[in-house]
Amino acid sequence: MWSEGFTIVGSPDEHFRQLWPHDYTNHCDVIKEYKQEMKKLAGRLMCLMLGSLGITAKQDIKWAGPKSDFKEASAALQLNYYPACPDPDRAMGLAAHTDSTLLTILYQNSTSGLQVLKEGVGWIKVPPVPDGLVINVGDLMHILSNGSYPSVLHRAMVNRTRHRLSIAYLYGPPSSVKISPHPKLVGPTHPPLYRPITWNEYLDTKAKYFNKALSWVRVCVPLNGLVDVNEHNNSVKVG
Ligand SMILES: O=C(O)CCC(=O)C(=O)O
Ligand SMILES: [Fe+2]
Repeated sequence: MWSEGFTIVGSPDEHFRQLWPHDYTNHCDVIKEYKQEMKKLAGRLMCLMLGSLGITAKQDIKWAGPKSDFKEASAALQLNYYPACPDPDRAMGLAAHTDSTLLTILYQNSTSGLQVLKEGVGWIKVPPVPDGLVINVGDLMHILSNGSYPSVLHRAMVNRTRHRLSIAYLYGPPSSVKISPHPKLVGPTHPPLYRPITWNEYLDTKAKYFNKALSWVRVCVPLNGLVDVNEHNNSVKVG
């Protein structure tokens, strides 16, 4: 892979003290503020997306909390750097993968590189929009929505002359919460397609089975012919 990644789980203090021993507090403040804002946005997106399926966060999702702000949610920040690459056709920034999250909020700098797979069409470029963020649906949202919000297979390409940066806010449930197809979305004609699983359990499954992880969590064949995007033979990688 033609990239470098740095994952910040929890507070950035310790990581950044090591990187910039004499001047880390400013960097930490920026990251903390960014995470705070992303958490608010992610909570809002959760309410909107679930609302569109007839699920009210306040009543129907216990861990959303009394204010339905998903205060107990967990998150990590993934910083990606893709140096300019002399032979971009023979290198890949990040291999095709789905994220193991509920949602990922992605910032990209002004260099394009992100592509998503559109069923029946192929790889589509997602060029950066100034001040815009990309929202990727992750595997846990796929499970929670019983396949109504399919997770998106995506990859990052590299550029011959320009470097590229992206920041992925990886958003998921509290560690003790098991995610399963929401009861409001299942019934006699809509069986639950996935078994309950925590974020950590899912990350372990992903590490073992890569893009087949969602299929490993599946309990029965969909009646409506839905196919996991993960079942494509595109290769590996996290999220
Ligand atoms: O750099 C990008 O556009 C994609 C990053 C990504 O998919 C990830 O960090 O999971
Ligand atoms: Fe990703």
